[in-house]
Amino acid sequence: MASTVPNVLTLGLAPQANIIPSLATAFTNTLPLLLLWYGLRDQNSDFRQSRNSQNYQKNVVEEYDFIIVGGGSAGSVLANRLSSKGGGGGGNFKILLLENGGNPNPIQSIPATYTPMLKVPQVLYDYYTVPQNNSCLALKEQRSYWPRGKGLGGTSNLNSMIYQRCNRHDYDKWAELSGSDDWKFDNILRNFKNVEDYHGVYYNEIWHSQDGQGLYVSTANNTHLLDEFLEAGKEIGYEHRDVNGDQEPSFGRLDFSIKNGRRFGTYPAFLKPVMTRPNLIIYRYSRVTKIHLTEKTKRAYGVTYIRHGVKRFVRAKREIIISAGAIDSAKLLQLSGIGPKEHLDSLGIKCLIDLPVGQNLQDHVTSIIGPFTIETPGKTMMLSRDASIRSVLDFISENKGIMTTPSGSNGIAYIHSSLSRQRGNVTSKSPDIQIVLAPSQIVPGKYSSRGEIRLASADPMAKPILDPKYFSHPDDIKILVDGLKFAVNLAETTKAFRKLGTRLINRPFPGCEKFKLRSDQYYECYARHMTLTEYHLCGTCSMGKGQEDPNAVVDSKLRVLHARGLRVVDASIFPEVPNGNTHAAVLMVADRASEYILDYWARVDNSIRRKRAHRS
Ligand SMILES: Cc1cc2nc3c(=O)[nH]c(=O)nc-3n(C[C@H](O)[C@H](O)[C@H](O)COP(=O)(O)OP(=O)(O)OC[C@H]3O[C@@H](n4cnc5c(N)ncnc54)[C@H](O)[C@@H]3O)c2cc1C
Repeated sequence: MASTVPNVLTLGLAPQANIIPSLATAFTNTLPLLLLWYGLRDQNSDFRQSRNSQNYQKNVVEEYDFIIVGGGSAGSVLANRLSSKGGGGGGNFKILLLENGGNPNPIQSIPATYTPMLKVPQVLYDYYTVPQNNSCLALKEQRSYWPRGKGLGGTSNLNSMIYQRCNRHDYDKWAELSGSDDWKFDNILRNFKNVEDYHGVYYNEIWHSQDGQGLYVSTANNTHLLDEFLEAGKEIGYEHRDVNGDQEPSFGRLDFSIKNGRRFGTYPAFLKPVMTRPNLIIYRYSRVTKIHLTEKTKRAYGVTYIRHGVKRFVRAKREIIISAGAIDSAKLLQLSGIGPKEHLDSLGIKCLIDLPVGQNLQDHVTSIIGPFTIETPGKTMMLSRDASIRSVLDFISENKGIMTTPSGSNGIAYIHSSLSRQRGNVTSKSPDIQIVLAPSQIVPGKYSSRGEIRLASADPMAKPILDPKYFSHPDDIKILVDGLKFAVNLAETTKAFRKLGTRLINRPFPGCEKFKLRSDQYYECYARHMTLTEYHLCGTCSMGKGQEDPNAVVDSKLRVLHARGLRVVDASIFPEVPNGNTHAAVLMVADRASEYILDYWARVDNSIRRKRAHRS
């Protein structure tokens, strides 16, 4: 197993007729060509547009109220809110959104292309970590592959669409770490509801919003093994609940950002509906290489970017907001002289503000356990095995079938590890293990290891050095082992699954042969080999209590410390990774941030108006 892309190991491998076994392979092989063709067309049309644009003339320095760097998950929400008529700016703010990629590729809207798209360079940044110690042992060079989405919609075009809000305790902890009650769950539930348009099976108005605006959320429509999963949970004492409401240890159905069988990322949710607003200008294929700050006052006044090979400068009257994601926001700040002084000095970059940018890097690690065999045929679903011409036709004509699922996943559980129980965290902290059915994954929620991002050189085009230091905190491996045991026990000992004859295959993982199968040592060895990222990178520009907090890069309103007119708004500001998937939290953060920004500038503008009125 040399691949870092999760293999689809379903809970069952019952024999079934494979109508056209090579369909998935043929599709995967032609994908790069299709994407290259689409990408070149898109880029070419943008190039021509850039030549004609009135705003884009040589010798003219453009100026905007706000410049947003990165049109990904967070950037899309910000562009929508800041350019809105209903917002504090009344539609009067001029916004420039600079995005390094182009439009999302239509093939990405097919959920079943999730796995093959993870290897297509046209739509992503193909980052790798440095080799890891005592983890990732089964991966090539012990490096973890960390793709990130490129283009309008960012990583929401690439992710596996699982929609999870995570636990209230996670955000209450954010409030504690940032020193601001604004981030308590009860105070941000409104923002979670603002960004979602919920059409899942758990709709109720206390926890969800269904107003036709925001990210469309629906419940997985494939039900393979779902009844058994929920039943097994009940047997061992876990209720079936909406894990996106007031999450408790429980089992539930999985919600996805999928509408009518198609991926619904932040581009259709937040950008496409507002593209025609005259005060929102979007430059695609524009890579920002530097944020400019005045030396004395540290006011951010403009950015340099490169679009179709031409280097340009643009000014910001009010603020620059960096939403380039957990890797690139940290990288851009460091390139601009904001970061650990010693590191910047070593690369010859003048340090303007000495801050722990790039530290506190967090992720969730997962380990897919399996394969399991099942004696009852027809119970499982596996894309690479079951995709057929019929499924393609079903998808095109009726938006249904196997092509509408990214991986076949449909069930989710949150539980406490035994470590969490021993520490008495069962009622006061969020569950620290997430289990996803098919492929069965274990995600330790309260990840404790901390890694870092550093520049490899002062060249803005160079990839940064990424080191998550997986398992450097001893709790993480213990929690993962606990999760693996839980998943195997669930599948092998509950009546609900025993009825189907579910068994873990009786073959040890290469490298772990010396340990007894199902022993703690075996699971530890397995997890150290099959250490897979959940792609939940965050924390590299961490929010904290302000200038006195040695771990903080931004304050509780997401303003870069010691700077003026500069914020970071994306997954990098998370002080701690919450206990589930990160996308919903990123959108919530962006919605909250736009309230801060609009409130602040409404107050400034009102005060100027009052002063003027007073004078005249
Ligand atoms: C493979 C994968 C699967 C995932 N699955 C899930 C899931 O199922 N559920 C879930 O909740 N979360 C999932 N996640 C995580 C989730 O998608 C991310 O946390 C979230 O999208 C991050 O949003 P962001 O705004 O921080 O960054 P992004 O969405 O990555 O946005 C950053 C944007 O900035 C642009 N950019 C970067 N540098 C520059 C620059 N210098 N100049 C201009 N533009 C720039 C990029 O092109 C990109 O568009 C997954 C992530 C991955 C990679």
